[in-house]
Amino acid sequence: KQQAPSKPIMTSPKINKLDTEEHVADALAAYVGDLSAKSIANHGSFSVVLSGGSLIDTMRKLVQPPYVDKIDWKNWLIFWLDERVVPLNHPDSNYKLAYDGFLSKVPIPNSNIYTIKEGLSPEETADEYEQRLKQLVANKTLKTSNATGFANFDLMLVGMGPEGHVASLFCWHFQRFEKQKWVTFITDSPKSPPQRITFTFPLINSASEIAIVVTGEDLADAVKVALGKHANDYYPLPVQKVAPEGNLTWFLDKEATSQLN
Ligand SMILES: O=C(O)[C@H](O)[C@@H](O)[C@H](O)[C@H](O)COP(=O)(O)O
Repeated sequence: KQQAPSKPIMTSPKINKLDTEEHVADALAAYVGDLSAKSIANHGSFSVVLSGGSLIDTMRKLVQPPYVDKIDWKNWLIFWLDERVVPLNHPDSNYKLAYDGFLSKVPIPNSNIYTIKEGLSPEETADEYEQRLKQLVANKTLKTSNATGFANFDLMLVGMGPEGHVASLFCWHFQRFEKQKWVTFITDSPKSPPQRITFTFPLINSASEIAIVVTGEDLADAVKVALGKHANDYYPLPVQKVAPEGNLTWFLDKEATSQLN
């Protein structure tokens, strides 16, 4: 008798409900520090994908003792889940936000920081970033997902907007349905500024670890839709499409879970 093909094993997300934003920052630093040590022991590097927004501030404990002194920063590789198509020194740049709050405070080599190329159109910026990721996979700087053939990042740190967007993948925008491209672009982002590039869901979901970091009351409605008892997949919020082949961990504070029963 023929056997049914085995289904991929989807591990259910780990949901950390913490009291305050300060507790989220502590738990996030412990989680990232632990993953950094494991990844570097396992394959010599730690590829980390950053979001913009409040995430960088919530990462603040990593640049303080004990983490700042313990982490093997020289083996970190930094990428962006989404980036605004503006010069790197522009106030809207996610690179500038990360540099000011995080990267300028730790000794990650400049050559390990993969910023967008300046001066291109949004489409060209996305294509150029995708090509660079493919080269890094080809020269084995980045791993490949055996399941999908997309790059397999060690960790993606994901923030969420009040209507459930992640990266620059928004509810009523087609980019969220992209299947082939690794990186795509948007020129009418509902969150300012309008021109951005963004990782696509197939690339996001090829990661080993994803942390969704959500704090504050304005995100409580989206958390209720994503994690509450009425959550369904009929027209899922972008955040509900985050389903990595590796592990998914939510970090939430009390305000963000205030609408959950
Ligand atoms: O470039 C961006 O705007 C971000 O990458 C975006 O996806 C962000 O992570 C969310 O909008 C959450 O932002 P907050 O954490 O500030 O709510």
